[in-house]
Amino acid sequence: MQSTLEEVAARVRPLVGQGRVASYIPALGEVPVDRFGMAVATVDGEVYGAGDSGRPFSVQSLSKVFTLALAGDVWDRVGREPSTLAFDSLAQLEQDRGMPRNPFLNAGALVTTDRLLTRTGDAVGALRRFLTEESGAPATVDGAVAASELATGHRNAALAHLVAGYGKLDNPVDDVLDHYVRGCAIALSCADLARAALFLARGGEGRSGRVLPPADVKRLNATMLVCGMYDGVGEFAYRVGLPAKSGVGGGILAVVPNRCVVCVWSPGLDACGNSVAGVAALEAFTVLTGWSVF
Ligand SMILES: NC(=O)CC[C@H](N)C(=O)O
Repeated sequence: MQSTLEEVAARVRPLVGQGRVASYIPALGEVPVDRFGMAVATVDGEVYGAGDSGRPFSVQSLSKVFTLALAGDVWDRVGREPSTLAFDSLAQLEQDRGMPRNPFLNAGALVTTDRLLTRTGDAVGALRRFLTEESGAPATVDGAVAASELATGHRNAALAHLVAGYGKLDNPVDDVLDHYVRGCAIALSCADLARAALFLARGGEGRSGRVLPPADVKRLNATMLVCGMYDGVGEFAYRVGLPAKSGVGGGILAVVPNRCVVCVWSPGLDACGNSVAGVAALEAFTVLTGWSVF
């Protein structure tokens, strides 16, 4: 596995630095575009890494996977169909009459964050506790990234108000936004994230016990497969063939059921907000190993 990761890193090196960092969140715009890290956590507990696999980065939308896992039943308020417009599209939400199309769009994650807030009283606290326990590393919120997004996140505020206008939030809009943004601003490394997501490859069994029943893990992985890469999901399924979730910090989490979780990070993004080198690395990984869900 270690030599496979080294080979993947060598193959994608020419792509590292391509794409654009997510400068719409000013603090993320300062991250050097030429970083690349990759880690694999296997179901039997081994962790392999290449490049910057131990360097924390902003998890951003990778948090949406964990929020969904912890929020309980959300399907009365959010769909599970792929989107055709951008992850922060107001038009998509309006077209869907306030029922976000899936839990990985920003609007959908505001709904799942609201549920988690109702369920626990502290959504970001629940996320941090879970991530810390499962990864073994302290999951802390990067205050500068959170403040930067809160100060400039007018689209998310608009989405939250629109969802609330459709009667689909139980908590005050500002509380939901605050928990959502701080959850996105958690910083962890590829190795930490691959460990924390292992329950997705192990039928719901986490490091400190059962996280979800196997049937719910099947559903979560299926939702990632069709919605996790936003409007780039078809191209990603074709090239990689794994359930995955991307974030604008440049991270991608991918699940190989019953084998491993792969986390890759490189901050240069394509037009859909997915890491250019990250997608290429996962493609190379599945080609070299022959692993996919197909
Ligand atoms: N795709 C993403 O990672 C988006 C997350 C980011 N915090 C936002 O709301 O815009």
